[in-house]
Amino acid sequence: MPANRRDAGVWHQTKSLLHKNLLIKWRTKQQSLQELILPLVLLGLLILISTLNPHVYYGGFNTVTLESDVYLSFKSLGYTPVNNITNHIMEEVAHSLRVDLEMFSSEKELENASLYEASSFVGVVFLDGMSYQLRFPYNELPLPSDYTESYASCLEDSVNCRAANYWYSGFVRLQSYIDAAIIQMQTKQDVWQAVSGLQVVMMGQPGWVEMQKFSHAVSSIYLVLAFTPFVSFLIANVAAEKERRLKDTMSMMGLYDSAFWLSWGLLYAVLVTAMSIVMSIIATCTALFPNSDVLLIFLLIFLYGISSIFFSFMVTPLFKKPKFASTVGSMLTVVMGCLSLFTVLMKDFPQPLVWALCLLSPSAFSIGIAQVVYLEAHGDGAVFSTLGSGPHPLYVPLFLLMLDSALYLLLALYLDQVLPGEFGMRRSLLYFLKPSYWSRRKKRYMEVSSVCERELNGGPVLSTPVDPARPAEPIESVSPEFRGREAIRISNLRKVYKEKYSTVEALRGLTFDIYEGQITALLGHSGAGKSTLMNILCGICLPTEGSASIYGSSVWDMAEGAELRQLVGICPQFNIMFDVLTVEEHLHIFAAIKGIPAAETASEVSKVMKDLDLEKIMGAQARNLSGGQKRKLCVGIAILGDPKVLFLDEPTAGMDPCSRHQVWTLLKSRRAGRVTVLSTHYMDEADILADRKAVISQGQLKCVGSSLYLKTKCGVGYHLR
Ligand SMILES: Nc1ncnc2c1ncn2[C@@H]1O[C@H](COP(=O)(O)OP(=O)(O)OP(=O)(O)O)[C@@H](O)[C@H]1O
Repeated sequence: MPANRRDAGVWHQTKSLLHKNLLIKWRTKQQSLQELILPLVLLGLLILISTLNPHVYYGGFNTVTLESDVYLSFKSLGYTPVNNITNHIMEEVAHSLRVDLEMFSSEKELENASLYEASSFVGVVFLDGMSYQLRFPYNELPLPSDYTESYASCLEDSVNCRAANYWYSGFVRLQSYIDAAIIQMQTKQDVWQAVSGLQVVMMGQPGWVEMQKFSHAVSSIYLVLAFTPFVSFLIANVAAEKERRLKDTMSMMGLYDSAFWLSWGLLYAVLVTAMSIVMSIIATCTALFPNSDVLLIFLLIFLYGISSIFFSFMVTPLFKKPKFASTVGSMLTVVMGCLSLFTVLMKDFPQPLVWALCLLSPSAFSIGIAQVVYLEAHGDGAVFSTLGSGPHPLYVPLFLLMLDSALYLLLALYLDQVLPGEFGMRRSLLYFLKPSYWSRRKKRYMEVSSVCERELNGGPVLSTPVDPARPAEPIESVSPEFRGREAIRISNLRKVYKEKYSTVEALRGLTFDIYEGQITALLGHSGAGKSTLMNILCGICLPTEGSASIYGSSVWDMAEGAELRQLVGICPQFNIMFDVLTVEEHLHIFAAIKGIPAAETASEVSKVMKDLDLEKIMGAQARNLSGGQKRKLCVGIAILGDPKVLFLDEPTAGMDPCSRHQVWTLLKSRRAGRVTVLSTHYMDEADILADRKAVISQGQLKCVGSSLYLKTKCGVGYHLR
């Protein structure tokens, strides 16, 4: 095994990717502005709503004894039916109250009479000798709504308090006098003494706040909404890099997963911190949370922002399409926020359920905000001394937001491994339980393929037919100088893609060796399996059967342990590019990913640009490059850092003849001591460039050898007639 190329280091890569993310944000200003402005617009609206809908504050009042010396509101008292008992009762009452007495033979008559003397007439309807009804004018007594509406008038003085009208209208006095007369008649005891000294006491009440439910609800939802642009754009950015296979390819080139997540996480953490500082200052300096501690409000918003970042990381692997992922992610946030608000507004919601809901960070946040609104309304505001007061003590949402962040981060890391997307290496569901995952030993698989064994035993160099009925493929034996320089050994490699309704057998038992110091071309028609073979050799996907080793170590062990990345340079069939970055920026970023030290980067980048004649377009953004120029840049990225093993999948597709020659010259010049494998559709390219060609057809190896060998054995090449 050759000496490992330098290792990049997570921080070096993170810095470089962070720079890339900043450039992307800077060059997609419209999107970035939306991210920053929307939260502030929502906050502004929220402050406006709070100012227009202030809470109504009421002070408390003490227990008061209502004045006993009050005038009655009525001057005459009518009653029905007329009989000895009622006459006796009512005469006593009228005498004591000093009002006129009128008798009515029926209830109807009493009601008619009340119409003419509406404000000064009160009726008494006896049902029997013991029970009776009092008929007062409607405006003399409190209405049912007086018990549900504001008590503000009771605070100034008890006379204007409608709830005290039972006393001031004379209702209570009339009732107690009639009761006294009945009791006296029944018991023959004198109770007038007790009734005449009647006193009424109105109970006191502490001060309170009438909270405006609308602004209460809106505060929570608006602040949850304020962070949805971050969630949505972060998901879109990360998912787009995954969908365009940028993440997988960068991983193949040596990128640490942690550097990838850190680069996005740190960028958004800075945005979230800045936004939280601005929002908390604005909120505490305006009518929104004037009494609250700015640090506490900052902490609440900041923790929610951080949990939103991890939430976005967690959601991304669940969806394949970036737009869909970002829409679903932001909708989920809003739904969770609404759900929690519902629990806050529903007074009798069981507390354990509320806390259970807080495992969703928008819920924890909106309950936290509702609590701040509550504390504000009660005058203290959210300060450190009130952390434990109120219906939902603030320290709980704060703690739950931290818990949520940790939970989301763990889930994000797990899902990224088990749901890597279409192209990444998928780990088993319980991968973290395997000792091999934690030990990360550098296994040295000195697996000797059947080909090698036969070679060593001096046998013919033919691949073993998988199917005994199938003839062995013709493989030209290499010259003696290459014996023992088998860098890549492929043995009985099979790959089956299982689709929903079909199964494609892309590789059907390939066995051959690739030598150091040679350029090997994979030739074959479209769909022959060339890219599949390359992807397996790069560790991008796993074979269904068989094995492949590079310098004696199994490809998959090396891919797991990150050794492969330090050895291999790849140019995939698709272009690995960030649309808004320039050619030079691409080379700088990939140089950092590959671990080229900062001091050497500039010279390495300019060397690659010179070799491939990219200097003229070094300042052009990738989206403005032609197809051929993009391929050239991909080849440049692959050869950065001078990798020992180079895999190029159709590197010259779409290039003009001059560019193709440049690439050929470059590859030929660096052939010695290295392994170069390229796939191509062009026979002329293979003829000029490759020392050895492997012809693949329908996943099977047809022939391996030099151009001459292929022409004689397989009839591959041009037929001139
Ligand atoms: N991810 C996949 N899922 C399902 N089938 C696939 C997948 N990738 C490749 N295949 C199938 O495997 C076969 C081999 O494809 P591959 O891309 O390896 O061919 P190729 O020789 O590289 O073709 P080309 O020269 O056009 O790139 C094809 O039939 C293809 O449809």
